[in-house]
Amino acid sequence: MYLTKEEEKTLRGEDGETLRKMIEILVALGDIYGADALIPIKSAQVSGVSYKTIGDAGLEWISDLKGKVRVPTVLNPAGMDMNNWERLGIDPKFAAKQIEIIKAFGSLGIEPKCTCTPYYLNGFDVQYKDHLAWGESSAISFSNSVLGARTNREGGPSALAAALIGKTPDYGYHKVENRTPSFEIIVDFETAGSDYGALGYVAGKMVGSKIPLFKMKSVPTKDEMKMLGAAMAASGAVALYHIDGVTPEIKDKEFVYEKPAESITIDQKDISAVYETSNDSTMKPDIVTIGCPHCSKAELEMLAALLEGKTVVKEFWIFTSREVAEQNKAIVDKIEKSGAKVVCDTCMVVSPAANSYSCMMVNSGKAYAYVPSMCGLKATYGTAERCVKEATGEI
Ligand SMILES: C[C@@](O)(CCOP(=O)(O)O)CC(=O)O
Ligand code: SF4
Repeated sequence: MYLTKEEEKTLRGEDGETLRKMIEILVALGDIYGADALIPIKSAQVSGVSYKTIGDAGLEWISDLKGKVRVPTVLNPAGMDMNNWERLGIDPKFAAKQIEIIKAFGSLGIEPKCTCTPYYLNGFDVQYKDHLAWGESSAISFSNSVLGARTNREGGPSALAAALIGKTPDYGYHKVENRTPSFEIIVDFETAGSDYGALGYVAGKMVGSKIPLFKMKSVPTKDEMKMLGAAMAASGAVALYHIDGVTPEIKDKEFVYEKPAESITIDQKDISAVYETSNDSTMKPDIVTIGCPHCSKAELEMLAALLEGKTVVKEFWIFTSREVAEQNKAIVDKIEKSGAKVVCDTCMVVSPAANSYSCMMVNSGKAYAYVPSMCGLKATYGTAERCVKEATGEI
């Protein structure tokens, strides 16, 4: 891989040990995947933040680094609400470790914004064709597909390396020729709301890491596309998808592609099967959660309306970023009047808070895929309306 004189100097260790280690990671990836150079990135999003997922080894690795990030950088959710961790019963020992992790990132110049929806943050805007180095799979899918930006599926270390160097190797999804759809999916029935999470859950299992091109009857909102992409990245490994007539790249006349060789049709019954778990009497939820990925303002508004005048009878946790919660205090207050809890900086998957429950109802295909393996609870799938009814004891 070609390196500039400046990059070679960094690789020789003349800019310090941390930057040497970081550029070494980028050069190794570039060499493996055939990149010809490093290219500048606009922003980075670093995954591997929760003490639950990275443990002491991760904390030690981050603490050993020195330097400052060269591009705006935010973090994936931590293992707890950083301002109010007692509320969900987090062990103080866990909390102390989590605080250390966020401090270690902070000393590298990373703001303590812990969210899987960085695209909602002010000053963290993403434009069509921007090059990024993001680590959270749902955010990667959203930026590549819905925003038409370009990022590979970075791991925690490679996203952090890109943030500290300000560059990433130019391979994979950074190259337009690797963004061509390779699998057509026809959805010829109306879809809305949590149908997109269920659709993503089903589609992800079929396409693996290919690039699907959807032909859909309905036109999804951005929030619905967020749910679709998050689920496909969890049940499969989809980092980029297109929707005919909807997503920006496929509408771009300069984007040249051929009709995918493989095509499948997803039926309404495939989607209904995902919802069916909620009718199983052995799957009675003792906790309900929403916000995987983190809720947008519109989703908080929808929940506030659904909860109006109601009181929850079981734990109901709603996850969002601190910034979205702080900008929408009145909506958060309305939600919390019901007894539901709006929780920031974390989520049902990366926090240990839900581990003692036995069955969780979610409206997210991604959470549905991950809660059993990452939290050890059973998971059941419902619409947002059904989640509210479950939490308020109406069913
Ligand atoms: C499950 C996930 O959303 C969150 C946990 O990952 P991590 O702790 O940020 O590495 C990661 C992902 O899907 O990229
Ligand atoms: S809410 Fe979902 S998408 Fe966001 S970090 Fe948690 S598991 Fe990942």
